[in-house]
Amino acid sequence: NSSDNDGGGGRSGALSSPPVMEVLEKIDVNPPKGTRDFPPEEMRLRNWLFHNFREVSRLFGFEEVDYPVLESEALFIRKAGEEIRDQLYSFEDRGNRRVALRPELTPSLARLVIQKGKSVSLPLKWFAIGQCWRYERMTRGRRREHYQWNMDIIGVPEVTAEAELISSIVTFLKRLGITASDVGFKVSSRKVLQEVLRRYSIPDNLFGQVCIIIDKIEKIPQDEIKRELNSAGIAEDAVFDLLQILSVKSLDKLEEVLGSAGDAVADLKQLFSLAEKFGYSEWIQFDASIVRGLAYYTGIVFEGFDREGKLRAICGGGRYDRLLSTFGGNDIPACGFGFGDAVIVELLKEKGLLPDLSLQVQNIVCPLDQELQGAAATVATILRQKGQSVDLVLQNKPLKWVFKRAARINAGRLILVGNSEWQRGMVGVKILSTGEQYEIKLNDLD
Ligand SMILES: OCc1cccc(Br)n1
Repeated sequence: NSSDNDGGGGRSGALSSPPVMEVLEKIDVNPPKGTRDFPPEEMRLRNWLFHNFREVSRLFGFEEVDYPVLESEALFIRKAGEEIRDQLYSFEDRGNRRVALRPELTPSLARLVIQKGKSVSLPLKWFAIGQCWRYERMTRGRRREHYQWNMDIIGVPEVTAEAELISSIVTFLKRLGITASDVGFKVSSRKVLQEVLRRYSIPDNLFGQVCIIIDKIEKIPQDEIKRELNSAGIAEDAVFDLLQILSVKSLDKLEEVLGSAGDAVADLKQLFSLAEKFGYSEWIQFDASIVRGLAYYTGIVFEGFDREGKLRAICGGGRYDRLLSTFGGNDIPACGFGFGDAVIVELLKEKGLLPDLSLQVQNIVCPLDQELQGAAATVATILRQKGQSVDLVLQNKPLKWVFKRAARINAGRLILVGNSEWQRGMVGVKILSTGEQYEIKLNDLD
């Protein structure tokens, strides 16, 4: 508290109360590797970001939900070779249960939808903001936790659901001052891959694994992709076609290659036409190479990217019509996205769009001497009952200290409780921005 204790009286010497426990050796006061504290300034930014997540969710008529950060490990054990599985933050609890810190929110959503069963009417439009975890060897010094905003529509098989979700993200980004020249969305459909694989009668149960391998196409050399596809049981000619189709850059070309029999082209065409009606066409582009890294997507997939190409994906999502049956439930068509709290802040910094969120307190209330501490408490309470924020000076401090603190907390007004004024039912008011000073009856304070 150096800024508050500036020699103005300071603490009353050494703490008088006896130590309540043995003195430990100095602990590491930093948070665990890969995790963050949120001291006031960072917490104000986080609250501002989450307020915008919630505002957009409200505009779209979504209901907020949440789940335990600790889930059964089984919820996240999928055999498709996903990175999210390799980095699962899992352990055995004292009841010998295999549990995990959730790496994403969608499996919890699926669990709750199954649990609710017929007691909820479809479609469900749920959103959540939850901390998600991964245990990554700190080789790359990356974070082990982040907060994700998720929006999900459950029970709508039509592409209108995906179009609505992308609209919600565009709405959010525009609220923050981000434009289509800053951020775009690459959109594709896993039905593209599915239609190619079906030509080679590759069993559906390999689909998720193939997608996860292909999702690494920008991260590992192509011959490594081919090797992994071959070892997953995909024949050479199928691999060649798969890699070919990923380079297709237009829907017309895609229709040429795939034909118009399947749903992939139709879905994408409908999405692009709806985008026109929502007014966000300039934000989206078809990109056949987008598959996303979660095994359970079955249809449209999309990811937000910064057009300067400096940052990792801003958000991502897609359709997952078959997730519930992997947990023993009856499948319900669903789609959703996850939007992390870290990359977006990097982008806002890049674009000079971080808001000024300095602390604002309307009043600082100070007794002019110790006997008036109670009177000051009364004044603070009256103001608070009127909805005014008050920083009540709680110690016997000189005025120099009070003005310094008032400046630090950006107080609008200084309310001084002095003896002679108090006797007349008055308090002193100083407007700190103008220096204007006056007395006022306590009951007229507002
Ligand atoms: O987006 C993957 C992910 C999952 C959990 C935690 C963090 Br940080 N990142």
